[in-house]
Amino acid sequence: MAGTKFVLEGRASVCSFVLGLGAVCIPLLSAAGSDIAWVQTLLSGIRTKIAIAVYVASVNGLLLVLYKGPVYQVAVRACFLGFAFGCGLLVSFGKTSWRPFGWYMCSLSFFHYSEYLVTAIINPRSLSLDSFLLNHSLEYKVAAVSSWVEFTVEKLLFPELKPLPWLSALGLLMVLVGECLRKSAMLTAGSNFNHIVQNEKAQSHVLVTGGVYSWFRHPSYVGWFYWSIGTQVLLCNPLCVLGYALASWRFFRERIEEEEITLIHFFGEDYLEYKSKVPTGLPFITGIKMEP
Ligand SMILES: C[S@@+](CC[C@H](N)C(=O)[O-])C[C@H]1O[C@@H](n2cnc3c(N)ncnc32)[C@H](O)[C@@H]1O
Repeated sequence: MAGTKFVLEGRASVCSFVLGLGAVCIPLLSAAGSDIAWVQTLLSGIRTKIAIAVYVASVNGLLLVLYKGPVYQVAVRACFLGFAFGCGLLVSFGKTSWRPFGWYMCSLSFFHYSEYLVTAIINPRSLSLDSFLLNHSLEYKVAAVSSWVEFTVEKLLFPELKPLPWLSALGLLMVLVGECLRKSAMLTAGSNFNHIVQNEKAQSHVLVTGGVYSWFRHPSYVGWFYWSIGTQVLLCNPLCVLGYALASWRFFRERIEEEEITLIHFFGEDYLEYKSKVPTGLPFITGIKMEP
């Protein structure tokens, strides 16, 4: 059953992501042979825009024919994320001052798609539309929109400060390191990893202490923490760097405490011993305090 789920939904997501990403080929083809600043040409060319709209509509039609019901719901989300990743690539390699925003689009769309894909690989039983983490929380959506507004407003008011290539490069590095750490944690924990903190111990649930879990007790949260701040460093958004750092620090402090109560309940002395040897990995977060 679990394997079937991966074959159907995981495979559908890969095909759909690639189909969405395929939209990138249209402006690339129409720009071939042109000697003008190519990305400006591609993004402003009306024929290219019409071609992209026709492509997106045709792909959606194809997905409707290929997939039904819940699998179509997966496909359409993966296709949208592939499309967003492709648009991000075009903007990133363009010669406009929006380049950092292109890298940001790639980071965000890749993060959400890969959350689904890796869950399909490691824990297909828990796979659902929520595995894309697209409807994470209202706060998450507000944070995303705030960062787009800050980037645009500051770009209009202080164009000389955006982009700062060295700062954007540092942000991109944080995003890449954070993403790798998070996905390494998911792959290391395997079926023990669940986007929803489990309150009841499954029979198959074992304590993971190896790999990245021997560096930090909460490596996927460490990765997500630095990834989220990295997206704002990349955009050179000073207000959102501070806001994201504070909000995600508070979020993970509470989440770690709640999670460790359940882990102590599940694994008792084994978890306490692990906790005494390995740090959480997040600055100034020590985890649940034990009564002496
Ligand atoms: C979203 S995952 C986060 C895992 C971990 N906190 C991290 O940051 O990598 C939450 C699930 O992982 C499980 N979990 C957390 N640490 C674990 C460990 N060391 N071994 C096994 N399961 C763990 C929890 O029971 C929970 O259901």
